Amino acid sequence: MIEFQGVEKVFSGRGGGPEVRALDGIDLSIGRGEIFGIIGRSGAGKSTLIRVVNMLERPTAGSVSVDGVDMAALDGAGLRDARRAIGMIFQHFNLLSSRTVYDNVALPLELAGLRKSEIKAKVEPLLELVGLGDKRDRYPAELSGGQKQRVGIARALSSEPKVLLCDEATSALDPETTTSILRLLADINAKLGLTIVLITHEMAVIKEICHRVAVMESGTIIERGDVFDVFTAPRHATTRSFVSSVVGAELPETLSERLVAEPVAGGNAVLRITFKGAMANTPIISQLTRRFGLDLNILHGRIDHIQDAPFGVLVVEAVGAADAVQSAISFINANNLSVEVLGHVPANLRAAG
Ligand SMILES: Nc1ncnc2c1ncn2[C@@H]1O[C@H](COP(=O)(O)OP(=O)(O)OP(=O)(O)O)[C@@H](O)[C@H]1O
Repeated sequence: MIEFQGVEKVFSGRGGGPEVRALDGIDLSIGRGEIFGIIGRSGAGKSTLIRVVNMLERPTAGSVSVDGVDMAALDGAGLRDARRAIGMIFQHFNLLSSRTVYDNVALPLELAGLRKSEIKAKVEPLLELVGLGDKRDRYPAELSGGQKQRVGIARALSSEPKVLLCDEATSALDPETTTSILRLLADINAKLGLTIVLITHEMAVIKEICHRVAVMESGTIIERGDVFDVFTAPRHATTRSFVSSVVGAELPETLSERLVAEPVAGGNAVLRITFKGAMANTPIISQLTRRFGLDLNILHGRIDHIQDAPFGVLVVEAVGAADAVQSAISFINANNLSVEVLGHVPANLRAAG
Protein backbone atom coordinates (compact mmCIF):
# COMPACT_ATOMS: atom_id res chain seq x y z
CA MET A 1 0.00 0.00 0.00
CA ILE A 2 2.81 2.40 0.93
CA GLU A 3 6.28 1.86 -0.53
CA PHE A 4 9.35 3.85 0.45
CA GLN A 5 12.37 3.28 -1.76
CA GLY A 6 15.74 4.82 -0.94
CA VAL A 7 14.01 7.82 0.63
CA GLU A 8 16.26 10.63 1.79
CA LYS A 9 15.40 14.02 3.23
CA VAL A 10 18.11 16.57 3.84
CA PHE A 11 17.12 19.85 5.46
CA SER A 12 19.33 22.87 5.00
CA GLY A 13 20.46 23.88 8.48
CA ARG A 14 18.31 26.27 10.46
CA GLY A 15 19.87 29.76 10.81
CA GLY A 16 22.80 28.86 8.55
CA GLY A 17 23.75 25.79 10.63
CA PRO A 18 24.90 22.48 9.12
CA GLU A 19 22.42 20.51 7.01
CA VAL A 20 20.39 17.77 8.70
CA ARG A 21 19.93 14.33 7.14
CA ALA A 22 16.48 13.59 8.63
CA LEU A 23 15.91 10.48 6.46
CA ASP A 24 18.87 8.48 5.26
CA GLY A 25 17.93 5.77 2.77
CA ILE A 26 14.56 4.43 3.94
CA ASP A 27 13.28 1.25 2.27
CA LEU A 28 9.97 0.14 3.72
CA SER A 29 6.81 -1.53 2.56
CA ILE A 30 3.54 -1.15 4.48
CA GLY A 31 0.76 -3.55 3.53
CA ARG A 32 -2.90 -2.77 2.85
CA GLY A 33 -5.01 -2.96 6.02
CA GLU A 34 -2.00 -3.05 8.35
CA ILE A 35 -1.57 -1.02 11.51
CA PHE A 36 2.09 -0.12 11.22
CA GLY A 37 3.97 1.61 14.05
CA ILE A 38 7.11 3.71 13.75
CA ILE A 39 8.95 4.34 16.98
CA GLY A 40 12.07 6.33 17.77
CA ARG A 41 13.50 8.91 20.09
CA SER A 42 13.09 12.63 19.52
CA GLY A 43 14.85 13.68 16.32
CA ALA A 44 15.03 10.15 14.87
CA GLY A 45 13.09 11.27 11.79
CA LYS A 46 9.61 9.83 12.50
CA SER A 47 7.63 12.99 11.72
CA THR A 48 9.58 13.54 8.55
CA LEU A 49 8.95 9.94 7.47
CA ILE A 50 5.20 10.19 7.99
CA ARG A 51 5.06 13.61 6.30
CA VAL A 52 6.73 12.42 3.09
CA VAL A 53 3.81 10.01 2.61
CA ASN A 54 1.47 12.87 1.69
CA MET A 55 4.27 15.17 0.48
CA LEU A 56 3.97 17.62 3.37
CA GLU A 57 7.73 17.12 3.04
CA ARG A 58 9.18 16.27 -0.36
CA PRO A 59 12.03 13.74 -0.25
CA THR A 60 15.36 14.97 -1.60
CA ALA A 61 15.99 11.49 -3.08
CA GLY A 62 14.11 8.21 -3.53
CA SER A 63 10.42 7.59 -4.06
CA VAL A 64 7.23 7.15 -2.04
CA SER A 65 4.21 5.51 -3.59
CA VAL A 66 0.73 5.13 -2.10
CA ASP A 67 -1.59 2.57 -3.68
CA GLY A 68 0.71 2.43 -6.70
CA VAL A 69 0.83 6.22 -7.21
CA ASP A 70 4.25 7.90 -7.17
CA MET A 71 3.50 10.80 -4.83
CA ALA A 72 6.52 12.93 -5.78
CA ALA A 73 5.44 12.95 -9.43
CA LEU A 74 2.17 14.72 -8.50
CA ASP A 75 1.44 18.36 -8.04
CA GLY A 76 -1.56 20.69 -8.15
CA ALA A 77 -4.88 18.87 -8.67
CA GLY A 78 -3.25 15.41 -8.81
CA LEU A 79 -1.66 15.90 -5.40
CA ARG A 80 -4.90 17.28 -3.92
CA ASP A 81 -6.78 14.17 -5.12
CA ALA A 82 -4.12 11.80 -3.80
CA ARG A 83 -4.10 13.60 -0.44
CA ARG A 84 -7.85 13.07 -0.11
CA ALA A 85 -7.11 9.35 0.09
CA ILE A 86 -4.68 9.96 2.97
CA GLY A 87 -6.19 11.19 6.25
CA MET A 88 -4.02 12.56 9.03
CA ILE A 89 -4.46 13.17 12.76
CA PHE A 90 -2.18 15.18 14.98
CA GLN A 91 -0.89 15.36 18.54
CA HIS A 92 -2.59 18.73 19.16
CA PHE A 93 -5.71 17.87 17.15
CA ASN A 94 -5.58 21.00 14.88
CA LEU A 95 -9.30 21.75 15.22
CA LEU A 96 -10.83 25.12 14.32
CA SER A 97 -11.97 26.67 17.60
CA SER A 98 -14.68 28.81 15.97
CA ARG A 99 -16.42 25.77 14.45
CA THR A 100 -18.63 23.22 16.18
CA VAL A 101 -17.78 19.52 16.24
CA TYR A 102 -20.11 18.95 13.26
CA ASP A 103 -18.61 21.83 11.28
CA ASN A 104 -15.03 20.71 11.96
CA VAL A 105 -15.80 17.27 10.56
CA ALA A 106 -17.71 18.82 7.64
CA LEU A 107 -14.88 21.17 6.67
CA PRO A 108 -12.97 18.90 4.21
CA LEU A 109 -16.27 18.04 2.53
CA GLU A 110 -17.24 21.72 2.19
CA LEU A 111 -13.83 22.39 0.66
CA ALA A 112 -14.41 19.52 -1.78
CA GLY A 113 -17.66 21.25 -2.86
CA LEU A 114 -20.22 18.70 -1.58
CA ARG A 115 -23.85 19.74 -1.10
CA LYS A 116 -25.22 20.24 2.44
CA SER A 117 -27.35 17.10 2.25
CA GLU A 118 -24.37 15.00 1.07
CA ILE A 119 -22.24 16.41 3.89
CA LYS A 120 -24.91 15.59 6.49
CA ALA A 121 -25.19 12.03 5.18
CA LYS A 122 -21.45 11.54 5.71
CA VAL A 123 -20.82 13.52 8.90
CA GLU A 124 -23.61 12.11 11.08
CA PRO A 125 -22.57 8.43 10.78
CA LEU A 126 -18.94 9.45 11.41
CA LEU A 127 -19.89 11.24 14.63
CA GLU A 128 -21.68 8.07 15.73
CA LEU A 129 -18.66 5.94 14.75
CA VAL A 130 -16.33 7.97 16.97
CA GLY A 131 -18.87 8.19 19.82
CA LEU A 132 -19.67 11.90 19.55
CA GLY A 133 -23.27 11.75 18.29
CA ASP A 134 -24.41 13.85 21.27
CA LYS A 135 -21.65 16.48 20.97
CA ARG A 136 -22.28 17.70 17.42
CA ASP A 137 -23.05 21.31 18.41
CA ARG A 138 -20.26 21.70 20.98
CA TYR A 139 -17.13 23.76 20.34
CA PRO A 140 -13.59 22.34 20.78
CA ALA A 141 -13.04 24.36 23.98
CA GLU A 142 -15.93 22.42 25.57
CA LEU A 143 -14.35 19.00 24.85
CA SER A 144 -11.81 16.81 26.66
CA GLY A 145 -8.55 15.89 24.90
CA GLY A 146 -9.88 12.45 23.99
CA GLN A 147 -13.07 13.95 22.54
CA LYS A 148 -11.03 16.45 20.53
CA GLN A 149 -9.00 13.59 19.07
CA ARG A 150 -12.25 11.79 18.20
CA VAL A 151 -13.26 14.88 16.22
CA GLY A 152 -9.85 14.79 14.52
CA ILE A 153 -10.38 11.15 13.61
CA ALA A 154 -13.90 11.77 12.26
CA ARG A 155 -12.62 14.71 10.22
CA ALA A 156 -9.75 12.61 8.82
CA LEU A 157 -12.22 9.88 7.83
CA SER A 158 -14.68 12.25 6.16
CA SER A 159 -13.03 12.01 2.76
CA GLU A 160 -13.05 8.19 2.99
CA PRO A 161 -9.28 7.77 2.94
CA LYS A 162 -7.46 4.49 2.30
CA VAL A 163 -4.64 5.47 4.64
CA LEU A 164 -4.69 7.18 8.03
CA LEU A 165 -1.48 8.80 9.26
CA CYS A 166 -1.30 9.35 13.02
CA ASP A 167 1.36 11.82 14.14
CA GLU A 168 1.85 11.20 17.91
CA ALA A 169 -1.95 11.13 18.11
CA THR A 170 -2.09 10.03 21.75
CA SER A 171 0.98 11.82 23.15
CA ALA A 172 -1.08 14.63 24.67
CA LEU A 173 -3.56 12.24 26.34
CA ASP A 174 -3.59 10.47 29.71
CA PRO A 175 -3.07 6.67 29.68
CA GLU A 176 -6.77 5.80 29.98
CA THR A 177 -7.81 8.14 27.17
CA THR A 178 -4.88 6.86 25.10
CA THR A 179 -6.24 3.34 25.43
CA SER A 180 -9.72 4.40 24.35
CA ILE A 181 -8.39 6.26 21.28
CA LEU A 182 -6.17 3.30 20.33
CA ARG A 183 -9.18 0.97 20.65
CA LEU A 184 -11.14 3.29 18.37
CA LEU A 185 -8.32 3.21 15.80
CA ALA A 186 -8.17 -0.61 15.97
CA ASP A 187 -11.94 -0.72 15.54
CA ILE A 188 -11.80 1.56 12.49
CA ASN A 189 -9.00 -0.55 11.03
CA ALA A 190 -11.10 -3.70 11.45
CA LYS A 191 -14.39 -2.17 10.25
CA LEU A 192 -13.13 -0.12 7.33
CA GLY A 193 -9.96 -2.04 6.38
CA LEU A 194 -8.07 1.24 6.59
CA THR A 195 -4.25 1.14 6.52
CA ILE A 196 -2.98 2.97 9.61
CA VAL A 197 0.54 4.31 10.08
CA LEU A 198 1.31 5.74 13.48
CA ILE A 199 4.39 7.32 14.91
CA THR A 200 5.08 7.37 18.60
CA HIS A 201 7.88 7.43 21.15
CA GLU A 202 5.96 5.05 23.44
CA MET A 203 6.36 1.29 23.04
CA ALA A 204 3.11 0.78 24.98
CA VAL A 205 1.23 2.34 22.04
CA ILE A 206 2.91 -0.04 19.59
CA LYS A 207 2.15 -3.01 21.84
CA GLU A 208 -1.51 -2.06 22.15
CA ILE A 209 -2.54 -2.00 18.48
CA CYS A 210 0.23 -2.36 15.89
CA HIS A 211 0.75 -5.45 13.76
CA ARG A 212 4.27 -4.51 12.67
CA VAL A 213 6.79 -1.99 13.85
CA ALA A 214 9.88 -0.19 12.59
CA VAL A 215 12.39 1.34 15.00
CA MET A 216 14.11 4.50 13.77
CA GLU A 217 17.39 6.09 14.78
CA SER A 218 19.30 8.91 13.04
CA GLY A 219 17.10 8.82 9.93
CA THR A 220 17.41 5.06 9.39
CA ILE A 221 15.36 2.00 10.30
CA ILE A 222 17.45 -0.05 12.71
CA GLU A 223 14.97 -2.85 13.32
CA ARG A 224 11.60 -3.94 11.97
CA GLY A 225 9.26 -6.89 12.22
CA ASP A 226 6.07 -8.32 13.70
CA VAL A 227 5.34 -6.64 17.02
CA PHE A 228 5.40 -9.95 18.91
CA ASP A 229 8.82 -10.88 17.49
CA VAL A 230 10.35 -7.46 18.14
CA PHE A 231 9.03 -7.37 21.72
CA THR A 232 10.12 -10.87 22.60
CA ALA A 233 13.51 -10.86 20.83
CA PRO A 234 14.71 -7.28 20.26
CA ARG A 235 18.10 -7.27 18.51
CA HIS A 236 19.25 -3.66 18.64
CA ALA A 237 20.22 -1.98 21.94
CA THR A 238 17.82 0.93 21.30
CA THR A 239 14.94 -1.47 20.69
CA ARG A 240 15.86 -3.39 23.83
CA SER A 241 15.67 -0.22 25.90
CA PHE A 242 12.24 0.68 24.42
CA VAL A 243 10.95 -2.85 25.00
CA SER A 244 12.28 -3.33 28.50
CA SER A 245 10.13 -0.52 29.87
CA VAL A 246 7.02 -2.35 28.70
CA VAL A 247 7.69 -6.05 29.14
CA GLY A 248 9.57 -5.88 32.43
CA ALA A 249 12.71 -7.48 31.04
CA GLU A 250 14.82 -5.10 33.10
CA LEU A 251 16.07 -6.47 36.39
CA PRO A 252 15.33 -4.67 39.64
CA GLU A 253 18.41 -2.74 40.74
CA THR A 254 18.62 -4.61 44.05
CA LEU A 255 19.18 -7.78 42.04
CA SER A 256 21.34 -6.53 39.18
CA GLU A 257 23.88 -4.90 41.48
CA ARG A 258 24.54 -8.24 43.21
CA LEU A 259 25.17 -10.20 40.03
CA VAL A 260 28.73 -11.11 39.14
CA ALA A 261 29.91 -12.56 35.84
CA GLU A 262 31.87 -15.54 37.17
CA PRO A 263 30.61 -18.40 39.35
CA VAL A 264 30.96 -17.71 43.07
CA ALA A 265 32.24 -20.44 45.40
CA GLY A 266 29.19 -21.82 47.19
CA GLY A 267 26.96 -19.50 45.14
CA ASN A 268 24.30 -20.05 42.52
CA ALA A 269 23.56 -19.22 38.88
CA VAL A 270 20.80 -16.74 38.06
CA LEU A 271 18.78 -17.68 34.97
CA ARG A 272 16.32 -15.66 32.93
CA ILE A 273 13.75 -17.94 31.30
CA THR A 274 11.59 -16.44 28.56
CA PHE A 275 8.22 -17.96 27.68
CA LYS A 276 6.47 -17.14 24.43
CA GLY A 277 3.09 -17.92 22.95
CA ALA A 278 1.95 -21.51 23.50
CA MET A 279 5.19 -22.28 25.36
CA ALA A 280 4.11 -19.88 28.12
CA ASN A 281 1.90 -22.67 29.48
CA THR A 282 4.76 -25.15 30.05
CA PRO A 283 5.04 -26.07 33.77
CA ILE A 284 8.79 -25.60 33.59
CA ILE A 285 9.56 -24.88 37.25
CA SER A 286 8.09 -28.11 38.55
CA GLN A 287 9.73 -30.07 35.71
CA LEU A 288 13.19 -28.66 36.50
CA THR A 289 12.75 -29.41 40.16
CA ARG A 290 11.63 -32.98 39.56
CA ARG A 291 14.03 -33.92 36.77
CA PHE A 292 17.21 -32.23 37.96
CA GLY A 293 16.72 -31.92 41.70
CA LEU A 294 17.12 -28.14 41.58
CA ASP A 295 15.60 -25.68 43.98
CA LEU A 296 14.52 -22.56 42.12
CA ASN A 297 14.10 -19.29 43.97
CA ILE A 298 11.94 -16.95 41.94
CA LEU A 299 13.61 -13.53 42.07
CA HIS A 300 11.67 -11.57 39.48
CA GLY A 301 8.96 -12.25 36.95
CA ARG A 302 6.25 -10.86 34.76
CA ILE A 303 3.67 -12.26 32.42
CA ASP A 304 2.26 -10.00 29.74
CA HIS A 305 0.14 -10.31 26.64
CA ILE A 306 1.23 -8.95 23.28
CA GLN A 307 -1.64 -9.01 20.79
CA ASP A 308 -3.35 -11.72 22.83
CA ALA A 309 -0.29 -14.02 22.85
CA PRO A 310 1.23 -14.61 26.29
CA PHE A 311 4.82 -13.62 26.92
CA GLY A 312 6.59 -14.09 30.24
CA VAL A 313 9.95 -13.52 31.82
CA LEU A 314 11.03 -15.34 34.95
CA VAL A 315 14.33 -14.76 36.74
CA VAL A 316 15.34 -17.58 39.07
CA GLU A 317 18.27 -18.47 41.29
CA ALA A 318 19.11 -22.12 40.53
CA VAL A 319 20.23 -23.85 43.72
CA GLY A 320 21.94 -27.17 42.95
CA ALA A 321 25.03 -28.83 41.48
CA ALA A 322 26.66 -27.08 38.49
CA ASP A 323 26.13 -30.07 36.18
CA ALA A 324 22.43 -30.23 37.15
CA VAL A 325 22.10 -26.53 36.24
CA GLN A 326 23.77 -27.22 32.86
CA SER A 327 21.39 -30.13 32.19
CA ALA A 328 18.46 -27.91 33.12
CA ILE A 329 19.61 -25.23 30.65
CA SER A 330 19.82 -27.83 27.85
CA PHE A 331 16.36 -29.10 28.81
CA ILE A 332 14.85 -25.60 28.71
CA ASN A 333 16.38 -24.94 25.28
CA ALA A 334 15.15 -28.29 23.97
CA ASN A 335 11.62 -27.26 25.01
CA ASN A 336 11.64 -24.16 22.80
CA LEU A 337 11.87 -21.77 25.69
CA SER A 338 14.83 -19.47 25.84
CA VAL A 339 17.18 -19.22 28.77
CA GLU A 340 20.10 -16.98 29.55
CA VAL A 341 22.58 -17.13 32.44
CA LEU A 342 22.46 -13.57 33.77
CA GLY A 343 25.28 -14.13 36.25
CA HIS A 344 25.98 -15.59 39.64
CA VAL A 345 25.19 -14.64 43.19
CA PRO A 346 26.39 -15.71 46.63
CA ALA A 347 24.08 -18.26 48.26
CA ASN A 348 20.88 -17.11 49.95
CA LEU A 349 20.36 -14.08 47.78
CA ARG A 350 16.78 -13.77 48.86
CA ALA A 351 17.59 -13.97 52.52
CA ALA A 352 20.23 -11.28 52.00
CA GLY A 353 17.82 -9.04 50.03
N1 LIG B 1 12.04 21.99 8.58
C1 LIG B 1 13.19 21.56 9.12
N2 LIG B 1 14.33 22.23 8.92
C2 LIG B 1 15.51 21.79 9.44
N3 LIG B 1 15.63 20.65 10.16
C3 LIG B 1 14.52 19.94 10.39
C4 LIG B 1 13.25 20.36 9.89
N4 LIG B 1 12.32 19.42 10.27
C5 LIG B 1 12.99 18.49 11.00
N5 LIG B 1 14.31 18.80 11.06
C6 LIG B 1 15.36 18.00 11.73
O1 LIG B 1 15.30 16.69 11.20
C7 LIG B 1 15.55 15.71 12.23
C8 LIG B 1 14.38 14.75 12.30
O2 LIG B 1 13.24 15.46 12.76
P1 LIG B 1 11.81 14.78 12.97
O3 LIG B 1 10.89 15.86 13.43
O4 LIG B 1 11.46 14.00 11.77
O5 LIG B 1 12.13 13.77 14.17
P2 LIG B 1 11.13 13.01 15.13
O6 LIG B 1 11.66 11.65 15.29
O7 LIG B 1 9.75 13.17 14.63
O8 LIG B 1 11.30 13.82 16.48
P3 LIG B 1 10.17 14.32 17.52
O9 LIG B 1 9.64 13.08 18.18
O10 LIG B 1 10.94 15.21 18.45
O11 LIG B 1 9.15 15.07 16.71
C9 LIG B 1 15.78 16.51 13.50
O12 LIG B 1 17.16 16.67 13.68
C10 LIG B 1 15.12 17.85 13.22
O13 LIG B 1 15.73 18.89 13.95
